[in-house]
Amino acid sequence: MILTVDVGNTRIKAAVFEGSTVLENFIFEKNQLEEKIKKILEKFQNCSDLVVASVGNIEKQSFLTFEKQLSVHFFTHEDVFPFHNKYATPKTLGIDRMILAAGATLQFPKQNRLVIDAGTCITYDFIDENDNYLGGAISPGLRLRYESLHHYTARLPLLTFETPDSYIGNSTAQAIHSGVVNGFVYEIDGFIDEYRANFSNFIIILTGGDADFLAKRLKNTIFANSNFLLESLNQTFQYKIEND
Ligand SMILES: Nc1ncnc2c1ncn2[C@@H]1O[C@H](COP(=O)(O)OP(=O)(O)O)[C@@H](O)[C@H]1O
Ligand SMILES: CC(C)(COP(=O)(O)O)[C@@H](O)C(=O)NCCC(=O)O
Ligand SMILES: [K+]
Repeated sequence: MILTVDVGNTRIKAAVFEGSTVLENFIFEKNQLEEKIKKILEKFQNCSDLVVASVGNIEKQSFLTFEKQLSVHFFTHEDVFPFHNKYATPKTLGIDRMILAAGATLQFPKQNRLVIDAGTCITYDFIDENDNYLGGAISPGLRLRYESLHHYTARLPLLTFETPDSYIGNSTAQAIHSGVVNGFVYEIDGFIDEYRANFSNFIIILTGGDADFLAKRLKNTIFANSNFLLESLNQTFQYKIEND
C-alpha cells in the first residue's frame, strides 16, 4: 500500500493505493498536514511508502517525522522520469508538471499527449509521441482570476464561481462571471484548437480542482480525471523502483 500526497498551491490532495487501485481519497488544508497524514496512516497501517510531490511551500522536512513508520519519497528533479525533458529551464519546471508528464507518458504510450491541470494555475504540458516533453503554458486558475480582479482594483467585489447568464454580462457581477468563467473556457478551447492545428493526433487529459466543471463546458470533448496527478504519482513511483 502506498500513500501519495500532492501539495498544490491551494490545498493538499492524498490517496491510498493498493497496486493501481485507489482505496480512499483525501483533501485537506496545509495547516492540517501532520494531523491528517497521521490519521490516514492509523487507518491504513499497511502503507509501506509515503510518496510526495510538492509545489507548495511545504518542504521535505515536514514529512520526516513519518520516517519512523514508513519510507518517505519526496520527488525532485533528480529522480528518473520516463520522458526526455526539452524544457529550456528543466530545474525550474514544477514537479507537479513533471509527474503529470510522467503519468501521461506511462499511461498513454507512443502518442502525442496534452495534459491540462486546472488548479490554482492552469498548466498545459505537451509530450510528443517520441516521449519528448516540450513544455506548455501557465496561466491563472479560476479562483485566482476572481481573486486578482478584486485584489488589484478598488471597485470589483470578490465573487465566488457562478455560471454566467450570457457572454454579454449586463451587471458588474455578470460581467465578472462572464470574463472569468467564459474567459477560462475560451482560453482552454483556444489552446486545444492550436494544438489540433499542429498535431494531427493527440490525447488530452484534463485534471485539477476545476476539471469536472470544465469538462461539461468545453467545446472540445475531453476525458476528465481529477485523480490523474495522484495516479501519476503512484505510477511514477513504480517506474522509479523499476528503473533506479
Ligand atoms: N473546496 C474548494 N477549495 C478550493 N478550491 C476549490 C474547491 N472546490 C473547487 N475548487 C477549485 O479548484 C481550484 C484549485 O484546484 P486544486 O487542483 O486543488 O489546486 P492546487 O493543486 O493548485 O492546490 C481552484 O481554482 C477552485 O476554483
Ligand atoms: C505552475 C505551478 C505554480 C502550478 O501549480 P498548481 O496550480 O498546481 O498549484 C507549478 O507547477 C510551479 O510552481 N511551476 C514552476 C514553474 C514551471 O513549471 O516552469
Ligand atoms: K496546475
